[in-house]
Formats: sequence, structure tokens, C-alpha cells
Amino acid sequence: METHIAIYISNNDDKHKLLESIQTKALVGNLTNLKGALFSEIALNKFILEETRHGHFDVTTQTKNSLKNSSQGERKKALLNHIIAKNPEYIIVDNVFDSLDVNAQQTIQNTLEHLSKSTLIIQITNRKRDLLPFINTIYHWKEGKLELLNTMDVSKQKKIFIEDLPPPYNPIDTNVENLVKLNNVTVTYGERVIVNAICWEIKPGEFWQLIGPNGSGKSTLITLITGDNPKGYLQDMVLFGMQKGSGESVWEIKRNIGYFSSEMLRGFMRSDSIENMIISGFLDSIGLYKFPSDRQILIAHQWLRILNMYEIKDKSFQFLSDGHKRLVLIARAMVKQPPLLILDEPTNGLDDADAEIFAELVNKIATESTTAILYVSHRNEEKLLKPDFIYELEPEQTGSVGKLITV
Ligand SMILES: Nc1ncnc2c1ncn2[C@@H]1O[C@H](COP(=O)(O)OP(=O)(O)OP(=O)(O)O)[C@@H](O)[C@H]1O
Repeated sequence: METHIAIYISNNDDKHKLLESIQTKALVGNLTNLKGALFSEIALNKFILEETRHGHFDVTTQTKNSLKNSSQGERKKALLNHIIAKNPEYIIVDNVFDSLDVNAQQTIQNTLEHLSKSTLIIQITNRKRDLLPFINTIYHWKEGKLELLNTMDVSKQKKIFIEDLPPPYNPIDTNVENLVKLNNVTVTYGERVIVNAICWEIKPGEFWQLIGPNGSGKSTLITLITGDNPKGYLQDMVLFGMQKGSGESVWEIKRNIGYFSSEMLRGFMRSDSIENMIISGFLDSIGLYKFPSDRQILIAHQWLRILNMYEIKDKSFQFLSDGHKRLVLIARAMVKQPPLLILDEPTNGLDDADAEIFAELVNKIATESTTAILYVSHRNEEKLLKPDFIYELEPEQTGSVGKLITV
């Protein structure tokens, strides 16, 4: 049997450098003459870029959609099939379970377990619970070298956000019974019904988690709520007191929403200061092009203190770890204290320690502010998060139906 290894990394580690060390610098033995494959978000992004540039699809998804138009889970499943078809001699498996629902996680685990009988598997992970069952040896990557790890226990974080949240900034009138009301909403793409007759209400201050298997339509519902989906125009929806199709602008909808998704990290590559990143949340810009008011600066400073980042506020945002970048982007989404904060797969790629810190901030916002939270996730962060309600999408032949679960 092959010796399969896992390398445990934190969000502070440079994953590209680690991959290079494995592939070309014999970090885990000489692999240069072996045919390798990379099962990772990094490989997927390359394929998506190729698709966009050259218009041909190397990786075929189950629905025959392009990768770009596929859901996160569909992309990952398609990539694994693509890799298997190439018969690699080793596979580097990076954050294997991110974006996958429970069934898909099991299927992919079984597939990898089967492959592990003939193919070397090198797992890179930042969550101890993701460790594949057939891994024989676990290392920690430290200062460019591998250190054997006997335990993957991660020390529990202390309660870290002790400062109070700032008072609301120009509170938007949320004197409405429902922030979001979907009434028999059905969305189809071509012949396919994606979601069917969805009835769902989100009231001010509620904390919701939206769950459902890959491809069940979670992102579709989110884009309807944020006003980004053209399919919204035919629907019976009331968003922040405005009936959809009554002449409301996308801006009028968006001013009520703070939004964060892991994918946003890719959009913020400029080297603005941490302080300016937070202030820019008032101005809905990336980067700061207008002078902020004293009050805006004051509120931003309060958020910096909450995050324990006041002392480093002038440093570049890019200097932060992935986990801390997320905290800053949540603060950025929250500075205006919008009626609704949407967190779309926010913990993707976070290590154990940062996932705990992140969840603590979300719970704090849920209990101390009037902002309602809509948290979209496959990852069962139930030990860390405390939503009031769960809305579950259940796929059926005629499109996904919705089910309300009270926690
Ligand atoms: N523009 C589009 N054209 C055609 N099909 C689409 C388009 N956008 C989404 N789909 C399909 O709609 C279905 C639902 O996608 P959606 O992204 O809403 O699912 P999801 O629940 O968010 O999935 P995941 O958890 O995997 O991200 C998928 O099968 C997807 O391929």
C-alpha cells in the first residue's frame, strides 16, 4: 500500500510555494518523473480562465454547463472526473471538502479512497475534521520544512471580540414586516427548473442559514435577493418593502445589503490600508476616492478596535492572513449596519483557528446588532454558529423545494 500523507497548513502559509515545493523540490520525495494532478480551487480557476479566453471546455460538468455557469460543487465533481480520466500517478488534494454538500463529500471521499489503492495521495488541509481516513502520516509545514505532527488538536481561541459594536450609521428604515418575501418563486434555466414555488420570509434581525446540496439553487436565491439575477423580474417578491418590478432600482435594493463571499477575496488585490478597506464600505468602492467624514472614520476605528487591528490599521490589507482579510471584509460590509448581511460560503478555505474567530464575529453581529444575517453554507459549522432558523433546499425532479427548519 502507498504511504499517503497530509500536510496541515494555516491561512498564513503560502500555498503556491508549498505546491511548488511538492511538485518540483522533492518536499515529499522526488515526484518530478511522475505524472501528477492537482485537485484544487487553484486548478479550477485556471480551467475557468482558459474557458473564458479560448471558449473551449476541457472539463465537462454533469449538466454540460460551462464551469463558469456551474455551481461550486458541480465544478469540483467535474474536476475530479477529469483528473481520474488522465490516470495520474499522484494527486495533490487541496481543501477537498470545501463547497461540497454532505453526500458529495462522501462520494468524493469514497472515490479518493478507491484511488488511494493505486495512486499516491498528498492531502493539503487546514481543517482537522477533513483528514481523509486512509492518510498514514500527517505533517505540519513550517518554515519550508515538514514536521511530523502527532496530534491535530488546535488550541481553542479565547473570546476575542470584547469591544461593543458601534451604533448604527444613518439607519435605513426597516420598518417593514419582512426584509425579504419570496412568494411562489420559480426559476428555470432553459428546460431545467432550478427552484420551484419557493415561499420564504426573512424578518428584521433574524439569523438564517441557507443550506442545500450542490446545485440545489442556493446561489440562485441569493442573486434574486441581491437584485443580480435577471430572472427576478418575473417573480412575486417584496425586497425591503419594495415589490419587485415596481420601478425599484438595483441600487435601492443593494443599499440594504452587506455582502461577503469567499470569492470576493480575489477581487481585492490592491494594496489599500486596512483602515481604508473598512472606510470604503461607506462609499461602496474598492479603494478610497472620496474624503470620508469624521463620523465614518470614527465608526471605522471602532470596528478596527473590535477586530483588534487598530494598531495595524495603516498596514496593507494584503499583509493580512486570509482569515483576517475576511474579518476586515465583514466589517466593511457592516459599517453601514445594513438591514441584511449576506455571508455566502464565508468559511471556505479557513483554517480551524480562523473559522472559530470568524464564527465568533458573526454570532456577535447576530446578537448585538439589528442586522439580519443570511448565512449560506454546506459546511456544518453548527458547533460554532447559532442561527435562529435554517432554510433547506431539497432537490426534486421538478426543481428544488424549500423547507423551514427551526433550530
Ligand atoms: N446562468 C446559468 N445558466 C444555466 N444554468 C445555470 C446558470 N446559473 C446556474 N445554473 C445552474 O443552476 C443550478 C443551481 O445553481 P446554484 O449555483 O444556484 O446552486 P448552489 O446550490 O449554489 O450550488 P453549490 O452549492 O454547488 O454552489 C446548477 O445546476 C447550475 O449549473
